[in-house]
Amino acid sequence: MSSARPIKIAPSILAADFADFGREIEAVEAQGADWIHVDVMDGHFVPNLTFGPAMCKAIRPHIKTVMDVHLMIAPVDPYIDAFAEAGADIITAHVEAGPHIHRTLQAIRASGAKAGVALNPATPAEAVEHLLDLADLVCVMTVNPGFGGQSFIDMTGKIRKLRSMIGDRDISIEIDGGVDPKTAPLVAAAGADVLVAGSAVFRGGSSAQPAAYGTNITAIRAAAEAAR
Ligand SMILES: O=C(CO)[C@@H](O)[C@H](O)COP(=O)(O)O
Repeated sequence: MSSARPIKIAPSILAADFADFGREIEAVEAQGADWIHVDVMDGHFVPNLTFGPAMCKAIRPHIKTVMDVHLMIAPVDPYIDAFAEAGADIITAHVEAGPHIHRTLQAIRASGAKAGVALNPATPAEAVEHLLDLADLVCVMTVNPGFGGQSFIDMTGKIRKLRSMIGDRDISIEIDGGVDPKTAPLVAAAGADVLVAGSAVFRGGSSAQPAAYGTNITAIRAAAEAAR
């Protein structure tokens, strides 16, 4: 059975114009984005490099919704306070990023941010079973993290298992990777409520001509809601 939590669309700015983040964020929020997803990559935990806390601090004044920071880095703990001070509302760390994920989630909550825990496609749902009292969000990767524009990997069995494990707890299930109007119904029907989408939101538009962002967000949201 799927969740009744409202569907939220979280555009990943990895697919936005890197020379124009402020206006891109304002445009995509004006077109219906619920959260702004920021992919932090370290060239070690994942084979790509992106943003740090200074970039998060620079874009924070442009975000009126929620800054959802996804840390694809190892180690994580030394950087939590810097991302919280940069204005992250949610900080998500990977369960695979180190041996002390309980400590990491406690440190995220102590920083004042909400705590998320992410699972790579190869990691089973059971890896977060004993973390649920420390988490506000579970992020199910539907690509191997590191790059935008990859093909969706079907994780619907894992999403169903997580939704059942979560039960009545106030925890979002976020899906990240290859989300578009074709894949959104699969994950929404399985129990996801937050859909990260990069390419499928930013394609066809720009901050100067943002109507396509609205069309894209509406198409993903409508497909997800219809599947519940
Ligand atoms: O974290 C990641 C990739 O590691 C994602 O957030 C992608 O940025 C999503 O991009 P699309 O698959 O939607 O293009």
